[in-house]
Amino acid sequence: MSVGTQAAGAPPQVHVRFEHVGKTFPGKGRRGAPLVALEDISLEISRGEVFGIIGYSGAGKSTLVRLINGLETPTSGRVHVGPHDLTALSERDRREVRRDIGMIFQQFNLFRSRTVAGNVAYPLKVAGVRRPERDRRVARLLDFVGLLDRAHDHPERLSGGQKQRVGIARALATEPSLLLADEATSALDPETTGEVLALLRRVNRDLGVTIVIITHELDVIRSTADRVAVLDAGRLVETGSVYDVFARPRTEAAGRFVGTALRDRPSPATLARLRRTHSGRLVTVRVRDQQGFQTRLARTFLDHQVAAEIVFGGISELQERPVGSLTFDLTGPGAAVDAVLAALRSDGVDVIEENPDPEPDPQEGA
Ligand SMILES: Nc1ncnc2c1ncn2[C@@H]1O[C@H](COP(=O)(O)OP(=O)(O)OP(=O)(O)O)[C@@H](O)[C@H]1O
Repeated sequence: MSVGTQAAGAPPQVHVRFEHVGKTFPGKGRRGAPLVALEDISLEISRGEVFGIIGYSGAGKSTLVRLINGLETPTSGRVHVGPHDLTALSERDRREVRRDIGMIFQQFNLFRSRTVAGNVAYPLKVAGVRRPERDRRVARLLDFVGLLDRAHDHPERLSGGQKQRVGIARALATEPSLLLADEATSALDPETTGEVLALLRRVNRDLGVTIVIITHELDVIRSTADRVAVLDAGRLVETGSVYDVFARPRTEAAGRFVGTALRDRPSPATLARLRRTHSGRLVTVRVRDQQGFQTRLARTFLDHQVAAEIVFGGISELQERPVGSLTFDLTGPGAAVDAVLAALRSDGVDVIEENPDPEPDPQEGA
């Protein structure tokens, strides 16, 4: 199978499809009860996109990946990869489909006894590619990941980022059309993470490889993925463009996950401090990707003669669009503040009145 790119303007082709997939591990739950790792997952990943899957530890992310590469079989539902229904294939045919799927891991999983070139050559050897062709492909791959000059080194002499680049070269050796990256940057520092993610973007853009990134790090998704799915306790709680899920999460679970990572809402401890120093009503407004948004906000405050001071928040960029939230201390007659909130809401603005007695934040101090 070879790498397929999508013709410009053509409708997106589905590369991976989950249909009502469930995965239960019998006897692995509390007191020998079945452990439901995934429940009723329906999901489509398009050919040529970078798709992120995020969720807390134990949410079921790795199980989902193992269902894509056929290392696990679902308890219910169907998993399609390209034209193949994995659930209907024999183990032998599943292995064949797996040949078109590359995989990179958090701990790199390189052979310590082989050189960098030997690691990249290994899958080609297994696939029966002969020596001259193998050497040519290894050189091309090492050049692509910027490690041609390290071909004869052993992995222990490389930095973490270089090891992962070898991992990527090895995963691409058999020219897969799909690359699965399971926490591939979780062991790396932020700068090296950036380099590896830039390489993954190049793999996607230049080679047309579909990439599925599994991570608990929102920054990874934010900088790399086109679309994202949020898993929470085995359930798919939200799927959408990275911008929509981050800027306007529709579910409480996705909002919690995005919120803790972006830290764009004041924590209960911060709110308590703000209350000691500000006497008005504290209200958080989500920034909208709209020309003149802040001017309209200011005008609404002014029209109702409510004073608004920004006490928390910030605006950053996501997929070249503004994202963030601003917490205001609103002072004025109670009815005027109510009128401001009603006006904003009727204008479609997301307004959160910060609860005066918030629940303690489980993430606080973590
Ligand atoms: N082979 C297995 N046998 C029994 N239980 C399993 C198995 N694989 C996963 N689980 C359980 O399924 C649930 C989901 O695990 P999974 O590893 O998919 O989550 P995750 O989101 O990838 O978490 P992490 O980020 O910690 O790896 C967990 O409760 C886990 O203990």
